[in-house]
Amino acid sequence: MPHSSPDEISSEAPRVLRQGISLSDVTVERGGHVVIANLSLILDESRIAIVGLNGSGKSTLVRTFNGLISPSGGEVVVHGIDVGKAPKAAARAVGFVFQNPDHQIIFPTVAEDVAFGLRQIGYSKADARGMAVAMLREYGCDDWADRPISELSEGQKHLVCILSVLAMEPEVLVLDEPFSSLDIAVRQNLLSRLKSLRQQIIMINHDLDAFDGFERMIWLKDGTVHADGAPSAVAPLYRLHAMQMAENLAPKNL
Ligand SMILES: Nc1ncnc2c1ncn2[C@@H]1O[C@H](COP(=O)(O)OP(=O)(O)OP(=O)(O)O)[C@@H](O)[C@H]1O
Repeated sequence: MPHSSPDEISSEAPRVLRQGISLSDVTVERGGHVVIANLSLILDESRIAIVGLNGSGKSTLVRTFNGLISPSGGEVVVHGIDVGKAPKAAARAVGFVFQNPDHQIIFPTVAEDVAFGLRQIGYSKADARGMAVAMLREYGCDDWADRPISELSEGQKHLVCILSVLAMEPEVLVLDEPFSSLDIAVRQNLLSRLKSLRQQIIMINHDLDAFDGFERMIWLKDGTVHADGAPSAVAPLYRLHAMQMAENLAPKNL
């Protein structure tokens, strides 16, 4: 996969991928405004960071991967699945972990929540529960199975959300600011668990330290790729830009 250097947008035509995600000429409108215009990208590294200031289009972009947001133009293909033509298959291939666990958690107990997706794809109630409990055991939290989720800490809820998604064995795991409410210890714990996963991971985060070990960083600005390359090249440019923006926003006459 050729990287464009920072500040350079790849002009290579996207090819159809069996592994990874390709966007061809994708345009997304929200609230009557174009948020992403004619974006083409190939995402086939196993660990990809997406950064950008508030409102730059990060969440909009990743929500096209599983059909949560439908582009008004262009095509998104995820591990060989055309998202526009097969949204259910795409939703299964792309596991999505949201910033706020309360937006994702549906059921009162942990095992019920982890089993929910499995029930949706046809497993019997008993099988789904068995698989959910096995998943919890694998992560050392089998004693959570019948605990009310409302009694878990924020970090524990995040882990339940990740396990609920992983139970479905997606090809891609998308994490949209997954650590914002977590303390350093819980965040490090989750990050080290994520490192060992087989899935392709695409993560949005404002704290760039979370991207340790990532292969690629894409900096979005106004819905376009402003820089794309190795995190060691892109992160310093993005940090500098963010600091300049902070200076511009600072009160002038203090
Ligand atoms: N539901 C919506 N209706 C209309 N416009 C929206 C909606 N959601 C987002 N937008 C607009 O789309 C643009 C991109 O928003 P998006 O949430 O993708 O940005 P982001 O980079 O993820 O931001 P943040 O870092 O704040 O989460 C913004 O200008 C935003 O105002």
